Amino acid sequence: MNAEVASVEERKQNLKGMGTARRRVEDVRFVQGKGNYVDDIKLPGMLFGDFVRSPYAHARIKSVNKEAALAVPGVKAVLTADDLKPVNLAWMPTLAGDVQMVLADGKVLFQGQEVAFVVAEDRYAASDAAELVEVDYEELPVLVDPFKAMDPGAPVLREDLDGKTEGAHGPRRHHNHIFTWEVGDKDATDRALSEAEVVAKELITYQRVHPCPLETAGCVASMDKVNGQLTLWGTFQAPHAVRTVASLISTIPEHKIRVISPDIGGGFGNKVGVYPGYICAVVASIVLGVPVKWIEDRIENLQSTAFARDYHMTGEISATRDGRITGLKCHVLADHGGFDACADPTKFPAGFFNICTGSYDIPVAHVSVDGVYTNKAPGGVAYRCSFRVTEASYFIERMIDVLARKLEMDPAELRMKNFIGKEQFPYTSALGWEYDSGDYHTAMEKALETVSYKALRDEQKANREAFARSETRSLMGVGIGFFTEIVGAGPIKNCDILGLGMFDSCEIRVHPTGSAIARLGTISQGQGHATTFAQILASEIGIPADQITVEEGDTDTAPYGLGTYGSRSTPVAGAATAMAGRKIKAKAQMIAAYLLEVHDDDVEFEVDRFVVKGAPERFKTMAEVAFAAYNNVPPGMEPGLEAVSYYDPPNMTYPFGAYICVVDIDVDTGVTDIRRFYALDDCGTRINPMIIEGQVHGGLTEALAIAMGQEISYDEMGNVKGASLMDFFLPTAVETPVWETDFTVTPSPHHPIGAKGVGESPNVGGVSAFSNAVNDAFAHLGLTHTQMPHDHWRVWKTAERLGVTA
Ligand code: PCD
Ligand SMILES: [Cu+]
Repeated sequence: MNAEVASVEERKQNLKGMGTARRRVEDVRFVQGKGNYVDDIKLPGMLFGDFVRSPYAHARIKSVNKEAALAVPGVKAVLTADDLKPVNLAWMPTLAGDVQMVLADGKVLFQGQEVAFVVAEDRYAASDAAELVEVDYEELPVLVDPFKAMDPGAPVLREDLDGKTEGAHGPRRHHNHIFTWEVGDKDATDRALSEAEVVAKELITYQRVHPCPLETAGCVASMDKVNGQLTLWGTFQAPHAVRTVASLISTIPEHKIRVISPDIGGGFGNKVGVYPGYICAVVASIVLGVPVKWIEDRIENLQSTAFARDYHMTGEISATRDGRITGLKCHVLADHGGFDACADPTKFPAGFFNICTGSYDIPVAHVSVDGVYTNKAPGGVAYRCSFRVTEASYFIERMIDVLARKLEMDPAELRMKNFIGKEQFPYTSALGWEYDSGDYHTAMEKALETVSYKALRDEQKANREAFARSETRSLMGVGIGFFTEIVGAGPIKNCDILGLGMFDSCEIRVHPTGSAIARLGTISQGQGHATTFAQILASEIGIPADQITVEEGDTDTAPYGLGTYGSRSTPVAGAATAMAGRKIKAKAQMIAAYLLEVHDDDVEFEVDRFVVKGAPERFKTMAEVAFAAYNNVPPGMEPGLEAVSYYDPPNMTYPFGAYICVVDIDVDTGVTDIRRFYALDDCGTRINPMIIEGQVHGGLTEALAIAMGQEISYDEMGNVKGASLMDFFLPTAVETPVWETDFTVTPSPHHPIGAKGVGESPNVGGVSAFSNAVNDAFAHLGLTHTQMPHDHWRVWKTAERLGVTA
């Protein structure tokens, strides 16, 4: 392109800015096998660690004998809780204000819990030796059912909390009680329910699942004793927070710790938490003076790192006869496992579950959540949805369908009738959130029209009649999931983790030849930040995206940020990127005006240059300005072209969407065929439509997995049933239907570029659409609710219970 003569349109295209389906720059590296994951890091003299894990869900540890393990050739050390006590690291703080054993201290609380850490010259020696560590366990009564956790005679799990009646989130009223969290107006809600014409009630369980990223969790710790410098590479979704926490608990000064997240093979929330493996690798490196690597295997990942969900939600929703919702009540029993290791903003022990009024204008609501301990793995972090938003969305979208059934009303009609109107935004919900923007009716109408909803219902009616006449053994279901998400934590005034305010950051340096580097406090795990953040900047400062490097994940170079989860990168770091870009542009404008010998206000920005107003032939391109920044700036101005922005968002963003799923169920086998899945997303301004589509495909596939098959279940002894990919359902191309995607654009009014997050949305909206479709297939037989996952067996059991199997 000849920049001198190119048209505005050509120059715009050349930038590959916002709105362009720019190809992912990361993929050149990935498709050639040149990614750099933590397990690719190999350092001279590096040792390998492996865990001895508890086979029991609840047991006292009477003794640990390391002798045989230490005799294995190549074994350098075996660490137990007693070795960690002198350095005060036998227990670690969790992100939820609880404490967690790093290595079993006197007892174990879940199957797979870390008991000892064996360090050896290679992985094989370490795992051989791990098998030779002799642990003498005394089994204790196991608590698996959260509904029995607060029984008077329930086993005491956390002896360390003995007599503690105050927890991190208020009073505890039982030895297995963690917290009670309440929001909303209880009296007004009870009144609405008791005075209502119609009330629907249901227990809705969102089963325990696991994000199961392709790459498991791991790290390499390297303590340089001469310089007192600790370097930690790892699968961290929040590297700066890891550095701060590492400094606080190790007492190594923070400037002597460097945390690096290299390429990450999928995070999905699994890599937000802090795991015993990280601490053990650090301690081992300090003790042994050489680098130590720890990488978990698949079974360890599924068994012991952060699970998601495990919410048991009892709901009551009230309405008038003609379908106006008058109130909503929800009680949640939250199973947190042996330690409370959720990662929620400090003031929100149940995350943003109070988004559970969804997309509806519900006048009064009340939510209470009880967190309890059980003999299961800790976590509750996330899985393509942090902060309990997908639980909330699943809850309300199921409740709406349950109510529709009771009212004998079409579920689409009931939704349309109760949506928050476009003119009501910004809208304050009964449970306290201020929704920034939305246009639900338009999105829903577009969705219903695209799938020919009316025709689908007619077809379903005919199918049911044919089924009744025994002409078919298949039942058709149509499921709607209309969701409102809340993403982009944020505001520091509401959200902090361990006291760290949830802002995010971007620092930009423009080089003399007009290319640039941008560094952010977030970290991509596959989302494509290197592609998309460069696009934001290209549009803001007029430098082609191809000439902008985006770097994340190294705490020595990146500005402090809170990391990537909860779809916060676009709402928070994306905003910081635009704001830092605007600082660059403001300085560049002064330089351009100076070069053009006109007043600052007499030039205007046009795609990639500053043009003198009224004299389009007189301009300076951004590249020219960049060069001048290093040799010819206005008198008194500092040279250089750099800027940094720390962005504290004024509010969260509220993406939404309308999803519709059509299924055909063979009642004699339970086999459920996904005939069609349509997903309309509104994430405000779209940065890269192709990346958004990829995000939606990925998220829908995970939603399919959760709704139709995934579960981390336990038997009554607390054994994890099926913690391998033999049993844990990961959909392949075979099970995955064709995804139809669509969009509307309702920008966020407070975000500098109007963008909202999208990464989590397809999970939030998808799960309920699948589940509603399965429930809908049996609705005419009187079914109101059947629990997920809707695997073939469970679906068949439902059909059998309803008396329609052969
Ligand atoms: N409007 C808009 C929005 C967005 N975008 C794009 O898209 C993506 C995404 O974004 P977001 O939404 O903001 O988000 P982030 O923050 O970045 O990320 C996060 C998310 O992301 C998702 N996705 C994904 N992908 C991949 N590949 N991998 C992974 O791992 C993952 N993960 C998941 C999850 S789970 Mo959590 O953690 O649960 O909380 S949360 C999450 C990026 O690239 C961006 O740029 C665009 O374009 N536009
Ligand atoms: Cu979420």
